[in-house]
Amino acid sequence: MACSSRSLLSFSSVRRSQPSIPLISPLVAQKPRSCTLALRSKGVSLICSNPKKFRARTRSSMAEVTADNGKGKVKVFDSEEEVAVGLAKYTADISNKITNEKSSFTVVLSGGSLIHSLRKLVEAPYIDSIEWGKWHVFWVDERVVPKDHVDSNYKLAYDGFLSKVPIPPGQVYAINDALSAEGAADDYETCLKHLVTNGVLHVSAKTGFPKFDLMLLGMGPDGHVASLFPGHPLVKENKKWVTFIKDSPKPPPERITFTFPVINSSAYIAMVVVGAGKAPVIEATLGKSPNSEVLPVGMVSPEDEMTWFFDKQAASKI
Ligand SMILES: O=C1O[C@H](COP(=O)(O)O)[C@@H](O)[C@H](O)[C@H]1O
Repeated sequence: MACSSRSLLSFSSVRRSQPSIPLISPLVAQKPRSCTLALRSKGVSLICSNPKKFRARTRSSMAEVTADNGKGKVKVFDSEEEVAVGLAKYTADISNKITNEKSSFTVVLSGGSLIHSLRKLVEAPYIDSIEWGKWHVFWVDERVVPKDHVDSNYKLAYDGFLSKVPIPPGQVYAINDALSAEGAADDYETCLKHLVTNGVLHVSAKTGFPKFDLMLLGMGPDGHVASLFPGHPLVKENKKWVTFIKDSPKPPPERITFTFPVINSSAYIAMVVVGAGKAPVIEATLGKSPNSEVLPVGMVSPEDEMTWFFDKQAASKI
């Protein structure tokens, strides 16, 4: 296979036996706080049905509110810790839904802070509720550096997530780090095409681009997603599946990235944004008067469902 799915040689040492699926999904088992939220920009505020009573009964439960603002579901949590729990529940729930229907579950990761926010997924009860054997893992973007380099998105994900779960090594698709940026992008696209041919990956009937089941993405403080940066011509790429950049404004400069047609052909996307430093971009994207310049994060629009995960700080201006 053209892409380098051979990279997890040491992975077998951490493989676990296949966990059973619980009768009740973690999402169903968790008692939700009965709240409705409409974003302030829509002129409606947070309403909770007897939140004091609820808090007294479930002291460890999350203070989570969910709304739909026309650009997807917006989940706001009290803290980053609670974002991580919410993200684990969401991911486990979608994994269970898809693996009940299909033999493969195609998941795309970003680098950056997203990986830290995935930490609860490798803990009970979530880790034991997931059919890891059906997971196929990809990267929405990768830095053109060796896989053991501190800047590698693969290394970040391996150390923080992949080394802790029993995904078969041949189903983890890292880039070929022996190639140039151009070569690695072409190689990764060829890899995706092979996976379409052998039925692991499906193509969107609407767009003809690959349709991944789930993308777990983060956003930079400038509004970039993947390695698609504000004002960069790559944002408009509409033919390639995977492309490369040699002048990334954020180091390292050489990277490969999925293009917007691929990102937006996904079934589900979770956009995970935490911290006050990202609040202005969230305001510019989801607030009352969105910026006239649409930032890359504002161009994300999957085929089936978009869900935003914020802590209070990131959502403080909407
Ligand atoms: O360089 C990158 O940055 C973004 C955002 O990272 P964050 O640490 O601000 O969350 C990340 O999504 C992307 O994958 C990565 O290559």
